[in-house]
Amino acid sequence: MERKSSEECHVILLPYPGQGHINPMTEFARRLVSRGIRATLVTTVFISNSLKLGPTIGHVHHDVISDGFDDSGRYGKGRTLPEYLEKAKEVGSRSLSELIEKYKSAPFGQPVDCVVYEPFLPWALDVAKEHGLYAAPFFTQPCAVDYVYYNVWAGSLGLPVDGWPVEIPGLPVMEAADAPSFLVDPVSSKDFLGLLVNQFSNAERADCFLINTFYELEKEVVDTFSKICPILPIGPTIPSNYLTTKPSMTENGKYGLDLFEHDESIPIKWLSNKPLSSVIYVAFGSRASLTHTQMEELALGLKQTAHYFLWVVRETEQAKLPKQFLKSSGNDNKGLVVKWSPQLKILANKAIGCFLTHCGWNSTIEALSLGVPMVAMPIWSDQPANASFVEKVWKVGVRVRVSEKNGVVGRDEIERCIREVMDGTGMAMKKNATKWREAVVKAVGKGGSSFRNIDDFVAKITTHKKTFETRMLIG
Ligand SMILES: O=c1ccn([C@@H]2O[C@H](COP(=O)(O)OP(=O)(O)O[C@H]3O[C@H](CO)[C@@H](O)[C@H](O)[C@H]3O)[C@@H](O)[C@H]2O)c(=O)[nH]1
Repeated sequence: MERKSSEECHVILLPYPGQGHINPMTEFARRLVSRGIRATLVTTVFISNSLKLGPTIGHVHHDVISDGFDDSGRYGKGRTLPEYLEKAKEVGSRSLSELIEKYKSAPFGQPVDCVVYEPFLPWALDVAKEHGLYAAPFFTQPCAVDYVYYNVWAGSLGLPVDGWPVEIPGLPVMEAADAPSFLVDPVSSKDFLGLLVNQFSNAERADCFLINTFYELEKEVVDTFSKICPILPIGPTIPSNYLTTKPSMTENGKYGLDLFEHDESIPIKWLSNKPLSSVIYVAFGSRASLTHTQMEELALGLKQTAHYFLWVVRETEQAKLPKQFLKSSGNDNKGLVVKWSPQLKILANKAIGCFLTHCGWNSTIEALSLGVPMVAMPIWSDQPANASFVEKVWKVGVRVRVSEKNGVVGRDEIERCIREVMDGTGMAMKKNATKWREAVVKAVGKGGSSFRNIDDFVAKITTHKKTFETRMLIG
């Protein structure tokens, strides 16, 4: 499988240390390996030690850098985002540069030709350029959202906005409820807004922008953004065995790296005797946190539907579950609450009828790829924008409405939305979901738009490597 020729390009990939970032980049690394590229996923010392990672992850090589928080990780106690980013920049730049140097000498394998990096860490681009390397940011949110932040960066969308709705060429007219949340409340979200806008702080030096989306899904905005920046939609980064008509689950159906411990046999076994499309899968990704009241309303809404449900409630959220609910409905034949799940395997299971999701971009594009209709319950960041596309543009789900009275999504509203997808007009959404799955299969399959864009990327880095080597020979 692995080629060891001196002609082989070496790409290192540096994700932001979070679940929603590591998953897509790990799979993208696998796709590069399948094109004959040597790919090295670079994690932080903390993540590498926590997961006990070795020198390889399947056919992908693995190495580490320090972000300055080797013992406590990014979420160490009492640390603000700016504090994390500042230290990560200082220590990470040095550490990444040393890593690139290390690969220049023979015993460590081939010199690095290209750095694919998370644009939340824009300093990685500066390091790559100091070493004369090809460099590409890898965006883990949809093209539409990236383009909105680009407009903020470029000054064409001033903040706070003059008034909603906002019109940006290439995008549907954007009401406040459809916008990334940090734009609606730029003052109190200034740290997060800064993180997202700064993705473009030095992007004019980048050679191309990789985006985990596919052309057919976001045609208009991809066409518009492409006129300004060299973007390449290369997704969705779902392992290919999930995208054949008969998934074979080779490589164990694994996706990315699990930052949360779990026993996947529990939900899989629980699902095994459930009828076709009968279960609601509920999960809010790796970050979102619900209030006690919201948790209670969700629990009661699920119960009211009388459908089966499989609900992921992370360890840190478990204390918010109503005690009575756990006793009466959790963990029996009607409902199962787990701390983490093998999400792609769950979504691929025929028993799943709908996905109640926070609309993190990975969850959204995973549901689209597996043809599962959604109940969208966005919390913050890009999620309201993603939810709006799910409901209004791709028509693969319904979005819950938040009560104006108390800012909570009530149990009856949750029940109404689930019923709409599972029992009511859900057939149309299911059909659309199947249509989008077919579009995904086509885009990532041989000759499809994302497949060609990855080929294009590989051609670009190969040319860069040759030009660089020729320049070095000439002196
Ligand atoms: O029980 C679970 C729950 C999630 N996942 C996986 O974890 C990832 C979660 O990613 P995502 O759905 O994007 O959610 P977050 O973890 O919340 O991701 C953050 O990062 C994303 C990419 O930047 C943003 O779109 C989100 O808004 C932001 O919260 C996905 O690959 C899921 O398959 C599991 O494997 N098991």
